[in-house]
Amino acid sequence: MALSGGQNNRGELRIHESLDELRTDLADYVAELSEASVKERGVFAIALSGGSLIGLMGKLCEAPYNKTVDWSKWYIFWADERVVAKNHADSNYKLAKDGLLSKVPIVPSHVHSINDSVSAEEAAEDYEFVIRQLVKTRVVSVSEISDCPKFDLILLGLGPDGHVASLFPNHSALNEREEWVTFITDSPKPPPERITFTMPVINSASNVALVVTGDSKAESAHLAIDDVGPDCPLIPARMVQPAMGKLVWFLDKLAASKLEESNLNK
Ligand SMILES: O=C1O[C@H](COP(=O)(O)O)[C@@H](O)[C@H](O)[C@H]1O
Repeated sequence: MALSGGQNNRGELRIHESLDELRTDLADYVAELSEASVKERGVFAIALSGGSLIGLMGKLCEAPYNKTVDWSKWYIFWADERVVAKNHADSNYKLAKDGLLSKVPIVPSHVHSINDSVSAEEAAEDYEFVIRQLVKTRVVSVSEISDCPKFDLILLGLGPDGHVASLFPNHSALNEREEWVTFITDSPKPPPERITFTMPVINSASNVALVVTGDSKAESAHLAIDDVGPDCPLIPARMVQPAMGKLVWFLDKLAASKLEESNLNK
C-alpha cells in the first residue's frame, strides 16, 4: 500500500512509509505483471538491474509469491551488467542469482546473462544478438513504433548522480539510438567496463519501474520527477519515458523527501 503519491506526467508515484511496505508493493506489482503477461503472451520477459534493487525484490522468494508466480514462464535479462566474471562480487548476475534466481524455480536456459569471457564491446554485441534471436521467436515482443525489443518489464535503480542501468550523465552512451545494447569502458562508478540497454530499448518496454530508496537519491529523484525548469541538469532518469508503456516509481520516504509538495499528496 503506497503511503502517498499519484499519477503525474512522469508516471505513477508510489511513495512508501517503510522499506517493508515498498518490498511488498514491489512484489505484488511484479507478480501481477507476470500473471498478465503469461496470460496474454505465454511468457514474461523481465530485465533486471543490479544494486539495491535485488534486495528490495526479496519478497518474491517468499510465500505466497514463491508458489503463485509461474516461474517456468520467466525469461530473465539484465538492463545493465558489469563486464566481470559471473562469480565476481561486482557481477549483477551473481547478485541476482544469490538473492533471487537461486531461490525460485526459474528454468536455467531462460536466464540470459552476458558472455563474461570477452571484451565489453563484444559482450554488448553478443547480448544484442541473443536478444535479436529471442525477438524473432517472440519470447521478447517487438515495439510497434520502433524496431526495438519490447520487454514486459524493465526494473531500474537510480544512482545518486541520476544514472539508470549504466547510462551515466553526460556520457555518449546516453545518446546511442541505433544499438539495442551498448558498452562503456569508463564508468564513473566502478567497475569501469559495463554493457547497458540503450535509452530507446528502455523506452520501448511495456512497463518500466524505477525503484529508489534512501536520502542519497532524493536530489536525483527530484530532478527526475518534479517539474524542474530548463536550467536544471537533464539527468538520465528523466529521459526514461516509455513511449507506449507505463512508468511506475517505487520510492521510500527518504528518496521522496525532496519532491515537490504537489507530488506528495495526490
Ligand atoms: O552500478 C549500478 O548502479 C545502479 C544503482 O545502484 P543502487 O545500488 O544505487 O541502487 C544500478 O541500478 C545498476 O544496475 C548498477 O549496475
